[in-house]
Amino acid sequence: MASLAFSASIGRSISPSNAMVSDKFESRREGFSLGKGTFARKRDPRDSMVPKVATQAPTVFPSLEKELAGDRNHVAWTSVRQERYEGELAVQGEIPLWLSGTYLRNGPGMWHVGDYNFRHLFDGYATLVRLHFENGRLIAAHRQIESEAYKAAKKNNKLCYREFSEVPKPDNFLSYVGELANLFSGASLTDNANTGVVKLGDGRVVCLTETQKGSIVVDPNTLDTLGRFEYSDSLGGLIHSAHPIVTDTEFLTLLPDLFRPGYLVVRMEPGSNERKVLGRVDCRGGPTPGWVHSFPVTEHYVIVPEMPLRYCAQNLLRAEPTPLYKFEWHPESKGFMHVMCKASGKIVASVEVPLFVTFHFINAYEEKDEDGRVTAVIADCCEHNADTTILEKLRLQNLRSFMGEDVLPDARVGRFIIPLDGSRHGKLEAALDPGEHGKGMDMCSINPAYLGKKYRYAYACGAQRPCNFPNTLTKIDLLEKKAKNWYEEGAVPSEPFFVARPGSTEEDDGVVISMISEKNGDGYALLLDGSTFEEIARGKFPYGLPYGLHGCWVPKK
Ligand SMILES: CC(=O)/C=C/C=C(C)/C=C/C1=C(C)CCCC1(C)C
Ligand SMILES: CC(/C=C/C=O)=C\C=C\C=O
Ligand SMILES: [Fe+2]
Repeated sequence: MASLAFSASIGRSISPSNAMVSDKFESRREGFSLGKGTFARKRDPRDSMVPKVATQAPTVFPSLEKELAGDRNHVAWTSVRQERYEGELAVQGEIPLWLSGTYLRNGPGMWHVGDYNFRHLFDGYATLVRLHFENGRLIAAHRQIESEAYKAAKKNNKLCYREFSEVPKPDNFLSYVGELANLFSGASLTDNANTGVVKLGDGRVVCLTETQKGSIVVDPNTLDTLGRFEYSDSLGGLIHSAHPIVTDTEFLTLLPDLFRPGYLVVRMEPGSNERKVLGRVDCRGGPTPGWVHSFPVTEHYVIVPEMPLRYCAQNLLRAEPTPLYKFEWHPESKGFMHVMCKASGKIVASVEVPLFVTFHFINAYEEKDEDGRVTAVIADCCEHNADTTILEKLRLQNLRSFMGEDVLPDARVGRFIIPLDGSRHGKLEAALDPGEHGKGMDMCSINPAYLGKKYRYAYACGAQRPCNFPNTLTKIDLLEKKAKNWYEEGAVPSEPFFVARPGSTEEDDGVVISMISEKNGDGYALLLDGSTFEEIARGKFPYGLPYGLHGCWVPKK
């Protein structure tokens, strides 16, 4: 009953904000609990965090307490229990007074519609979480993003748009034909912005996924959905990289071209909704472009990865998911790294590299000779040893069935060395012994002041085995080739996010924020010292939250 007791104590101990908190509770069940799902598979009873009645407080049901007792029902993989929450958290330890601003984290937090259960981690409807730090205090909130896909599911009590692995079931053949047309026009694709959240240089905060229509502007204070971010250019296309590079001066992203395999590299200025083309990369392998979830930049170059895990037109059309979902592994097509000059749009290097699988690039930088000439580009990523099975491991069924086996595939800091001397081949090697971080590694961040520059530290989720998912936080020292690891038994930590101390001169002078989903159903926001990697504070949530993906920092003005 730990979480029940805790939510009660939060309610009592924080009286001034409690009234506000109660006002802001709202049932998330309207629409969802009505009627039966039209699908054959029923909701998994383990995923039953859903009250059937409107609640005014974060009620934890007795059945839930029992279900959360075992490993099989980790709160990290269980739908968020209510649509929204806001309240001050009781803090253990001390939040530095300089930490003033808001950390936002987005991720797929609701994995069912009515009785129907989604299958993959990436399918869930977006849950945006807010941690607001001010004067050593911590106010937390979460809220569902009101995408068209989420609103339609709520209204109709069924899946209405194509998600990562889920496809709405057409009622009959004619609607199937219509569905194909909708797929080509993009009308049936989801706008469920469940992957990340970025603060543009002009202050607008945008939640993102891999469909362009899933770019949704939110209010970072209230978590209100303000509306779709409409790109005003006529570049077209339906998809983009889930991770644009966003700084105070620009927004850079890649638009894969599925018809003429390649990528457009595009740039948008703060205050504008118009992307302009910097250049184009033609793929060297085929039949389609490689999946580009993220990409890195250096000071002068945009690095375009061409991964042998490629988009697959047939899989896009299929109603049932394949082992690699919308993608296909083409080892024969090889892997490539392309380097585009940001100023001219010219390709200055295009090299074949060993086969690789990555979601996330960590950073990249230019290596120079003694005359200051750039000789190579170094690009680091969370690399899954060219093994695509990680996609399958992120199925909810697999995440929810951990019984102590060591099933997380190995991963490493994959370091690409891309020579700029016209060589045809680049290298890919581990930047440090992967044993330093338990041979698991993903969900990374760096000090943003080092974006595109030579850097020393990366923060990520690592592994303490046996595990089925990254279960540690790791600080990787790429110079000493060592890692410091944080671990708590049964905890699932989300991406460690580095916030630099204002005025800092050391790369690791700051804090690392993560949110922890605990084995017993509880959860807390965790602050680690960016340098020692030791805990400095934690703030208990009234109940554990589902796992979330990526975040951003909105400093206090
Ligand atoms: C959450 C995450 O990391 C990735 C999410 C990826 C998504 C939602 C991909 C969606 C897609 C479709 C809905 C159809 C078109 C292809 C593709 C981009 C894979
Ligand atoms: C959570 C994850 C991989 C974990 C494997 O070690 C990948 C998430 C990708 C999308 O953002
Ligand atoms: Fe990602």
